Amino acid sequence: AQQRLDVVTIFPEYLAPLDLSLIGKARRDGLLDLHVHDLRDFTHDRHRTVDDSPYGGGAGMVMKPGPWAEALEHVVAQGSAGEAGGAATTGAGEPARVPTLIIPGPGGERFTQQVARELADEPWLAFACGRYEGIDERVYEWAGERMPVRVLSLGDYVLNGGEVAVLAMVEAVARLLPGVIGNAESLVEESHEDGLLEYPVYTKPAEWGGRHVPDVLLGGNHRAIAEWRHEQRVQRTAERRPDLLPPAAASTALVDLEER
Ligand SMILES: N#Cc1c(-c2ccc3cc[nH]c3c2)n[nH]c1N
Repeated sequence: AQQRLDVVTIFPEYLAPLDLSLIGKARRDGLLDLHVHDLRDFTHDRHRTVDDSPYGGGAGMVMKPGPWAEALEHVVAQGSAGEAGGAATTGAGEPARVPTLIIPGPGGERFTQQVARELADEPWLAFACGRYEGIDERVYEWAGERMPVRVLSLGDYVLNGGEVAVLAMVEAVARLLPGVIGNAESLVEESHEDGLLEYPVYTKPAEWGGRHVPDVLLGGNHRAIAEWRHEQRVQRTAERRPDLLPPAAASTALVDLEER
């Protein structure tokens, strides 16, 4: 199955890291069909203007609606016709007519592993990278009449634009696609996959700077190793992210910790 991704941005070069490593290999292997579009290609003035001052005053600039509508219409036309790469197909093998549009923003729904799983099931995603003080609100309304739109936030801190968020979201989603991560084993027992943080990992040498690898990991008792690793995950989650634990488990784990 191939997922089509379209990204619209005024900084196409910001998406260059998606040519590297596992995501780059997934693209070369045909698992991912990524198209990056420069928003300025959808302007018509000499200065390729994408922003203007905000109605109502205030600091900064707002992204104009016109270029965004033209860019998104181009994405829909190109993607549904299968131009410049594959037409995304639904699970039923039907060509997808429109993408799900993801608009990163600090005021969005929290992007979590669960959201990443949902997006990994979509045949076609489009990402609109805002800059400045954001995108004219009418673009959200216009797009919402034509395709599913999700406004997503990486977390409660402020970035200068959507590109960094798109890099994170694309990596989190693409790695869930079949064949992208060589060993599917790596996708289990990792943080946020099943509600617990990951266990500590070690490799050679067995002794380093006077610090030793836990004995249980040096033996061959796989049951004891699995139990130790699970206990480490619960303890680490209780210490660092008690909010991830159900209340009862959190207090039990913390009591155990305090008794140590
Ligand atoms: N996602 C996300 C974001 C952003 C963000 C996203 C887009 C724009 C466009 C202008 N400023 C932006 C900030 N800030 N913090 C997050 N978690």
